[in-house]
Amino acid sequence: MSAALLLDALRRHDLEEYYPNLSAQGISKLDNLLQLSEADYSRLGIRSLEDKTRFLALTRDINMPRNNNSNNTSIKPSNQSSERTKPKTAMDWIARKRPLPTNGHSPERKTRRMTIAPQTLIPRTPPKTSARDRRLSYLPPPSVQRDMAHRSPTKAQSPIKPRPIPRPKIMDEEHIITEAPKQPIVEKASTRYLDAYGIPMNQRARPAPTSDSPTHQQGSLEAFLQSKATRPTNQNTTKASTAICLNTANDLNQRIRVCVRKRPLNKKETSNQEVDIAPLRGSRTIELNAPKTRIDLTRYTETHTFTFDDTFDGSSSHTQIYARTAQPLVDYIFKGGRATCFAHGQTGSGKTYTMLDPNHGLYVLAAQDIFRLLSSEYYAHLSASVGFYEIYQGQLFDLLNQKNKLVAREDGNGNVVIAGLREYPIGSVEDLMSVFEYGNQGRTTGKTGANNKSSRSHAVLQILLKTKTTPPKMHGKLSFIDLAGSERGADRGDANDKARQEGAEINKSLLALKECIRALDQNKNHTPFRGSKLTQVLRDSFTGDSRTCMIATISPNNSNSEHTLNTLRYADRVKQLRGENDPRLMGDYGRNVDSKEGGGLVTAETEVEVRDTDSQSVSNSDAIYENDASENLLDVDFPSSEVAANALTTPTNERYYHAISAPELTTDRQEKYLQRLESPPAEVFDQSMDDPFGSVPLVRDGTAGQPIRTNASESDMSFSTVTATTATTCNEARLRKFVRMHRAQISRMEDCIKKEKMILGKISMTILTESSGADDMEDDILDHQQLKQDYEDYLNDLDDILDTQFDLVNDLKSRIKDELEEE
Ligand SMILES: Nc1ncnc2c1ncn2[C@@H]1O[C@H](COP(=O)(O)OP(=O)(O)OP(=O)(O)O)[C@@H](O)[C@H]1O
Repeated sequence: MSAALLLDALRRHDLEEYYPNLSAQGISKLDNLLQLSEADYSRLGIRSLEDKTRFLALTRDINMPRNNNSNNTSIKPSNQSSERTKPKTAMDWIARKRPLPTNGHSPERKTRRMTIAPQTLIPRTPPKTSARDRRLSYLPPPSVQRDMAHRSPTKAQSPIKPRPIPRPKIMDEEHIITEAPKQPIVEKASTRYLDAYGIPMNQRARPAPTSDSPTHQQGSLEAFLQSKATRPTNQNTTKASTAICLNTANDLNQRIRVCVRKRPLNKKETSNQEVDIAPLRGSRTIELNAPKTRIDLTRYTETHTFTFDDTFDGSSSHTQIYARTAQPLVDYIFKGGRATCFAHGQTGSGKTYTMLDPNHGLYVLAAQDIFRLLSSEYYAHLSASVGFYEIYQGQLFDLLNQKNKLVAREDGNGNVVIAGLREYPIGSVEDLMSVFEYGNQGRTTGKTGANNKSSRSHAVLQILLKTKTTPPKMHGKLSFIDLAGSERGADRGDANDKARQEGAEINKSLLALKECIRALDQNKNHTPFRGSKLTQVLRDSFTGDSRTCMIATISPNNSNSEHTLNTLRYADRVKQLRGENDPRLMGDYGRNVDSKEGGGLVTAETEVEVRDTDSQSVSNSDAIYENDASENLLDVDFPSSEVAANALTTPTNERYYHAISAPELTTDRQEKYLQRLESPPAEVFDQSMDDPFGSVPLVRDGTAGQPIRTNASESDMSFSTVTATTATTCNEARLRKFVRMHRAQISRMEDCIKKEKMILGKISMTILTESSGADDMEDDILDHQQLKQDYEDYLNDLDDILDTQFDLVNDLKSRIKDELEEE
């Protein structure tokens, strides 16, 4: 009976979808709801403000004095009304339930809410046990609860004055104050603060919500929170901190989340008296105080500040990190989506520790939640299975089946199928852990300068939810990826050819991954999946209904400062473009699952539709490449390019010092750079600028007059030519579209060359000035130092420009492949 009352009450508040989760947590009575804390809401999967507000309204109703009830004769608790709606059995109930809402507003909701009679007759029994005793059994530690309470405002405005309901403190004001950026900020805080709708603050005037608007409740909550947050609690409270509090309302729902985890200093670093140079500033901002040496050997510190969705330091527990990273993804796959959580960072920074630690890795915590949900009646129709494979040197190996070679294919619906992958059905967390342990033994590792047991492959652990039908149908997929560590030439120590090749492959795939995520985050029309095997197999994790969480792991010690800066910049680039001009923020971005019935997965057709609006892509790309000029990501090795061969062994800045300190190399390198400026390498420029299909000569087939590709070897992301064996039968519209895109590419390439010419002119002027001045010895030394500094700046700028050009070429090549394959 009490369970029925609970269900009835939930239904009246349009919250019946949470019934399974509540019963899975042992909550079967209305009174139990009074004891729910903010953290419990999260555990129960109650994330949207709207639903939290409903829960609060429900608890208020439960608390309402009984005498109110007696005045209300409009409804009885009701055998009639609940009789009418109450299902006879759980299955009956499941069968009748409306499709799971996710983020959006169900149109039914509004209508139903308006016809709901006052819910004042729900019997209320005073709590018999203490709040503490009746908390949910599976709760995050107090620190997480505090953290989550801080991040998730829950108060709602109501004309009815509620009785005080015990609940945790909503905002930790002290915490808010410390979020204020510390002066001086040398670099940028690139991620703009977003409001509760994910829209940049001060960016877009929204019409004031009206009482009948579907967003009314959320809007008024926002206003309420804003007034609360801006109330002068302390004179140091800043606007930025207000923005951060507001932003927390739905930030776990973003399509891409980027978080940073900083590991503690290890024993070796402590004994070498290294210090932590990456302090956190609040819960989202991290500072990097990079030690630098000027040319005159004086030391200084360069401070860089970055803001991400979340930042965690060495004291953060796995559980805390899980709550803000993988947990929302678990909920998401139960709604029929696909999700990916991956760690990226320098070798030895804690990727494996975060993702796949055999005891506390995120996959273990996720599995606990997955099996808890699967044990509820609501999800009784689903089962879980696991697949575990590695991507090593561009090939796939099954870690659960004696490292058999696998092949990635795409089925008719655009889903990636790993042909031959053995999937093990699992029934418990322990099952998963033993399967993982077995597979992990086969993983390719090696020793690097930074890590004795460095992962040399990308490991992908997939947890699949399938229906128990015959044949089973895919319901949701969660992939945990432990990427191989990004590294530079210097990390490889005494690298042999194999290690170099591994490193090149790793860096290549990391670059491709970044490109895909960027494209995904921008809703770009073209996502360069073919950039590497890694992105190919993750293709369906990047399409319409996906959610992705990236955890950038960093080592905080001073000797790793360059690596750390690179990782933070990489992470920043992934997120940076979610800026004010990003058109996706203006619409219903990132809610694709909601818009499809039953959370349907993306189909090949939808992808084609997306691609068809190519003109938008051009303007989005403009935004990317403008920003790329300041990019210094990884020391990416570009195979098959002479320039890249140099880059293979020396990181960006080291390249300069190497050149300076080894006079015999200086001339050589200088010449090479100048040569490249005067006549850019054919494989980079000539092919893409003169002929969109590469340097392969075009011939006519003599019948339709269409160009035919002649044979050439294919290599992903390299600058070799593109394979094509069949005649290209373009229709005119597509051809025009491609030509438009190509023209835009050329214009961006020309911009790059303009920039190159500018910096070349600048350095030439410097040389001229230097040779005409300096009439005494001291001046000579000073000028020489200045020249060195200018030369360094020039090389770094040049490097950045070339990166942009490489990106452009890759993008074009990838589009070409798409075109040819679509033919
Ligand atoms: N947050 C952390 N707290 C405590 N120890 C950590 C943390 N992160 C990493 N470590 C320790 O640092 C060492 C290196 O971590 P790990 O192997 O996870 O690095 P990685 O980034 O996966 O390296 P690679 O890319 O080379 O595989 C391990 O001994 C691990 O236990």
